[in-house]
Amino acid sequence: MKQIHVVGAALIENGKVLATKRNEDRILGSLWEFPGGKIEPGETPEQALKREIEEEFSDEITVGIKVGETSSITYDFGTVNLSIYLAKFNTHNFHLIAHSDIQWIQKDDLEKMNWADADKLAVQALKKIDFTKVDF
Ligand SMILES: Nc1nc2c([nH]c(=O)n2[C@H]2C[C@H](O)[C@@H](COP(=O)(O)OP(=O)(O)OP(=O)(O)O)O2)c(=O)[nH]1
Repeated sequence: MKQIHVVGAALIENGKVLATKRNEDRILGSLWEFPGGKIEPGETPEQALKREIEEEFSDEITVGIKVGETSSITYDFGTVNLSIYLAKFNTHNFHLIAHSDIQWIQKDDLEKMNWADADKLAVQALKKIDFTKVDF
């Protein structure tokens, strides 16, 4: 099975985390995710995440620690290996091109979103983090 290595950003701000809804016409369309994308050859996860957020929002971020373990989910198009990192925005342009909706959510509302399967492990790990104390 084709291995797809993906990074996502759990962007923290004002005690909330950003959830983004994938555009309808994309693979796994309409599901909620952490923004990011595939790691290109030669990139570190951090470089990939910064590039993807620049592409998807025209925004610059700082990347922190990894949240929980990498999760692997197999679909007919390949196995998605997803790693989520804490992050924060340095700019706030939010020029959305890949998402139909974004929402800042409190920890208690994390499980209310219709997450892509691979994201559920990170969602559980995020529940153990105090967003108001995240600092990097
Ligand atoms: N970005 C992102 N992708 C996720 C998450 N969870 C999850 O299963 N995926 C899947 C969807 C896609 O199959 C793959 C990432 O592809 P993508 O379409 O977001 O990445 P990309 O911009 O690099 O891809 P492309 O359109 O250039 O081909 O991982 C998530 O939280 N964030």
